[in-house]
Amino acid sequence: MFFPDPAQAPAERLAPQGFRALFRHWLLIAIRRRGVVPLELENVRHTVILTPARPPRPHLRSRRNSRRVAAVRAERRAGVVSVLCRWAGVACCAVDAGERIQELADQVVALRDAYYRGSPKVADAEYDGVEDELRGLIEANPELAPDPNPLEQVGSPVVLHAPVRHSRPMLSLEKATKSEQVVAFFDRFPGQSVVVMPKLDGLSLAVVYEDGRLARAVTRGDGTTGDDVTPLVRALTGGIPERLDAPGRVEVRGEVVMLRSTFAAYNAAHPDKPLINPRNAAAGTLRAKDPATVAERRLQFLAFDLHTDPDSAESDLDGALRTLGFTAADMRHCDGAEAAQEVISEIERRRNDLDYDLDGAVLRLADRDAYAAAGTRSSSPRGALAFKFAAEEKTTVLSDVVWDVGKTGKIAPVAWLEPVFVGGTTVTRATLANQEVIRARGIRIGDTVLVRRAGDVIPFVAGVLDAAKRTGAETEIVPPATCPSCAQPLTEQGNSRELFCTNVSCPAQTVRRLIHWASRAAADIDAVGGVWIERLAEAGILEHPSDFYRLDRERLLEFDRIGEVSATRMIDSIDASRGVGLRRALIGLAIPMASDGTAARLCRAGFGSLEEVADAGEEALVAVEDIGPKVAASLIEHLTRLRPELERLRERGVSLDVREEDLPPVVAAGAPLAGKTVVVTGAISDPRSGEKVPRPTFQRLCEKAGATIASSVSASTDLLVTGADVGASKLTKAEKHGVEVVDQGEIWQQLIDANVV
Ligand SMILES: NC(=O)c1ccc[n+]([C@@H]2O[C@H](COP(=O)([O-])OP(=O)(O)OC[C@H]3O[C@@H](n4cnc5c(N)ncnc54)[C@H](O)[C@@H]3O)[C@@H](O)[C@H]2O)c1
Ligand SMILES: [Zn+2]
Repeated sequence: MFFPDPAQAPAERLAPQGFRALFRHWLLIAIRRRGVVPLELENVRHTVILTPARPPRPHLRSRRNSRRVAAVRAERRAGVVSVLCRWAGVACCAVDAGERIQELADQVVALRDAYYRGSPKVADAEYDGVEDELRGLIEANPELAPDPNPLEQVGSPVVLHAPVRHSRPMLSLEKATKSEQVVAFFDRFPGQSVVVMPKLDGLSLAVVYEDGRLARAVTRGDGTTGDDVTPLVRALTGGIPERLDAPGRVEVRGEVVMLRSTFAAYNAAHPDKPLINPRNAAAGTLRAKDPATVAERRLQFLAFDLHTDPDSAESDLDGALRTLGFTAADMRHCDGAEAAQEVISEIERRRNDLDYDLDGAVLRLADRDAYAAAGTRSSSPRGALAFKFAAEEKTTVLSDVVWDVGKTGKIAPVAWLEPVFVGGTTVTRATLANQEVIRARGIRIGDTVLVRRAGDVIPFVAGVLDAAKRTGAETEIVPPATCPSCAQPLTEQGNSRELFCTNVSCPAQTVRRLIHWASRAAADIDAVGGVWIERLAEAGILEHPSDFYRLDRERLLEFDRIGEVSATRMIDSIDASRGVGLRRALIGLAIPMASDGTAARLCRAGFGSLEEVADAGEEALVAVEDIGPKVAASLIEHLTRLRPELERLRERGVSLDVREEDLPPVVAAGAPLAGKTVVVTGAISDPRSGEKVPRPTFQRLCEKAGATIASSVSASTDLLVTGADVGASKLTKAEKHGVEVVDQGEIWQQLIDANVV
């Protein structure tokens, strides 16, 4: 390191003007181009990487001397750059490129080793950042490439069971993040068909069959030699058949993943020993000694590569894998970069709806022979490209834990985090579930934690990534003994020792319940926001939902910051919510254990009003689909307690009767779509008025015409109804499954003829 030490450089922030500002702008661009990736250019210290001047030719000077000259020149340049940086208001420090490259290469090796041993020290996104910086520096200074270059190596040589050499190396993938790189990939292979599939975030595995029998299963290891995990793999539940109907040697490669649903179920069943994420869980499982552990974890194998000897399989990869009986990764054929881009975007959009973790999309030549003919580079095949998505997991610092009182009285720990961009948004709060989870994950305030926002909408703290990094300043998270709102002693419930405030007049609970009543899923009183609800509750005007319907303009106008206009808006919005009806009123009353689905099923089961539900008794309630004795008991207990509230709501003109939209659709006579499973896609509009119609509304019309609605096209779909701007993927799927495709216009005509609309 030359000048000055980065830790001492002041991260000053000046706002220079005129020529100096221009120079500063240019300097920041130049710094970025040197392969350094400053995060926030405006207030982060920059590292200027200095390349030593190229040594003069050997016949002119001795080697030793020339190195010294190079070092002196670099140092001088460091001095000049740092003076210029200071003048331009950019805090900087200068580092020698060779030193930095070696430092990064060492980091990559150490991080990989820890990662493949199952105890990652940083989140993937941070690891990728280290790799990216190293790649950039080596590209700018090829003569300084380390030997060996970790970027040209794959994985890590971790063998726990028995080493097995791969017949062909198991490689990594070339990464892309821009659409130009996708275009370049297609340009490289003109006229070739390409498949696009999810890049599954699990663990790669090669499964070898000899004369139709499963011979062995081997992990990737360092790409050349892997770990024999055959006994463990025999215990996997999904995707690896014991026998194949194929002669000779067959090698299938794919990804072992833990499905998100399995992961969630496992963590719910093992609150004392939670898994940190599905990938770690899959990797850890294949490191187990005992096949019984594997069986319990229920992993899934999804195939994406195939080699047969003699080559008897069909040339199309997807078809060949399926014919052999494997579950292949979801592959879509694309005949151009534009179509591929569209599929990539669609995979990214649907990322949260899928049951497995993915960190990107993989493009690959669809034809197996063409893929083989394209060959390989040192660490990746030429016939494939990985398009990376934004990370769903990042690390950040847990700055505090606040215990929040919920609408049912549950006291839940909420993590306050240093802002971090994860899963597409900046996260500052995350859930910590309950004190058992905190204890099991060993989380402390001040820890660097792994924050995950995938599949679920609510970000959560998955755990402490590397407890060895602790400084000793971290503090234990202590659950409160009394309610933070009403100071009443708390009770503990259940195995995970959830804390509850049982005081029914607890002010925090009252406010939460009122806010919940006003929320969109319930009464939808959108003009009265949470802050006002809190103030009105503090003033003693609001306590129960029924109190909303007693408010009048004059009372509201007494408040300082409520004027004529907002008072009117509030009252109108409250008035409009009087038609709330059975389903949404039940949701709004926040009865423990009764979910939104419970409310919907009670309506469809024929209950006409909230009072009918309250009077029903256990037997009638458990007769409803998915309602068990516990939910029934909770409904009976709380609706009995809420009886006077139901009466008040009724008196004030609030409807608690079932609404037409919540009833099962009445199928029209001569229903034209009777017995048909229908998928609707694209933008729908009424041909009579030309107005846009929300898809759920159109789907309900189809239901009235006898259809069963499905969300995705499969072999059991009868009709795909297309609106405007239909994506290619649904059509491709329909074609694959032989599903009839009809334009919305035709269906509208049938709906009109059958008097459904
Ligand atoms: N946190 C850490 O410290 C740390 C350290 C090292 C590596 N990592 C992570 O591990 C990954 C690194 O690299 P890698 O080289 O193992 O993987 P990669 O990102 O280069 O991708 C190659 C792998 O993708 C998998 N894959 C999934 N779906 C596929 C598909 N449809 N077609 C083909 N391959 C598919 C295969 O298993 C293949 O081996 C990165 O995500 C990196 O962030 C993290
Ligand atoms: Zn309380």
